[in-house]
Amino acid sequence: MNNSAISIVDLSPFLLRDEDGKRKEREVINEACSRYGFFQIVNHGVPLDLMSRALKLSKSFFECPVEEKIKGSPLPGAPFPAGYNRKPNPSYEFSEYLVMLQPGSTFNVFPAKHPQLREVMGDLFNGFSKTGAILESILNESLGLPPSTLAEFNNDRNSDVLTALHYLPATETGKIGVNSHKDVGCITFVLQDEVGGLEVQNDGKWIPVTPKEGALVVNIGIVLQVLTNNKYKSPNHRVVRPNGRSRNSFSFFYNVSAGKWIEPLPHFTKQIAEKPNYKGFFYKDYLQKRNENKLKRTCELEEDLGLSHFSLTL
Ligand SMILES: O=C(O)CCC(=O)C(=O)O
Ligand SMILES: [Fe+2]
Repeated sequence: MNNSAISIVDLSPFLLRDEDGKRKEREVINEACSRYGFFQIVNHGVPLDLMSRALKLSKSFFECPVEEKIKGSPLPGAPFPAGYNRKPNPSYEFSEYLVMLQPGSTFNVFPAKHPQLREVMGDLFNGFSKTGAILESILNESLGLPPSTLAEFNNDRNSDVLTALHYLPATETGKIGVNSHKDVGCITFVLQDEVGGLEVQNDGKWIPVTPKEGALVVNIGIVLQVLTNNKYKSPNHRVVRPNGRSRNSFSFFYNVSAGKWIEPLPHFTKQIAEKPNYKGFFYKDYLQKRNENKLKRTCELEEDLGLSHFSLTL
């Protein structure tokens, strides 16, 4: 039973070409994206045994002593911190994570003592990437866009990122794993273990995204919010560290390339006589603004990290 406000969507009608089923699930997706920007998917095509192997392996990696883990730190001079990273502990938020770029990228760093991680994370990356393309085409339809609009807009997969995350149990001084934020890119997938702690903000309240075995969480990124002129929401979400247990998850960012120009599509502005809510911007300029604000942040805040800079309506 799903007793959370966050919908569960069955993707099997899209994989089996069941037209009635597709229509029904598309409506649920449309409502979930317009209202929450979050939903969960089942029968998504990513093999369940791969998902559980990946969670088990990352758990055993993060259980290693820190001296072992830092051997997988990012390569000096790498343009992106692929490899093992940790936030300062204690700080207002704490997690440790292992970042992976496209399988085959020379910047990827994997811990020598966990050689299977390269293969398993590579398979997971490819599985998420396939599901990303399927979901993007479903969203294209549920938004009523001309066929392949989103796929043609977002046609470079080199900026996609997979992250394995580990959160330590809450302490008296810290309970936040990842502070409130909106995700970059188009779509994020989260594979979470059974522990819980992921929350999405809606109407000022924090709603738990209850773990469901075999499901993936889908989260709309800021790029889709801007392209759709706010029709689809990119919500604030956070991870609250659990009491007495650690938590493991994976995030996959179905991203766009840094050089992309992002602005509300005419379908959601001119064609329906609506004013744009954002001025256009290069994606890399948004990322830079977001990083600057992130570095300045020293406490738990719920404000936006970068998008407000390009808003025309705030
Ligand atoms: O660990 C999670 O459940 C989600 C983490 C997250 O929000 C992110 O990586 O952007
Ligand atoms: Fe996130």
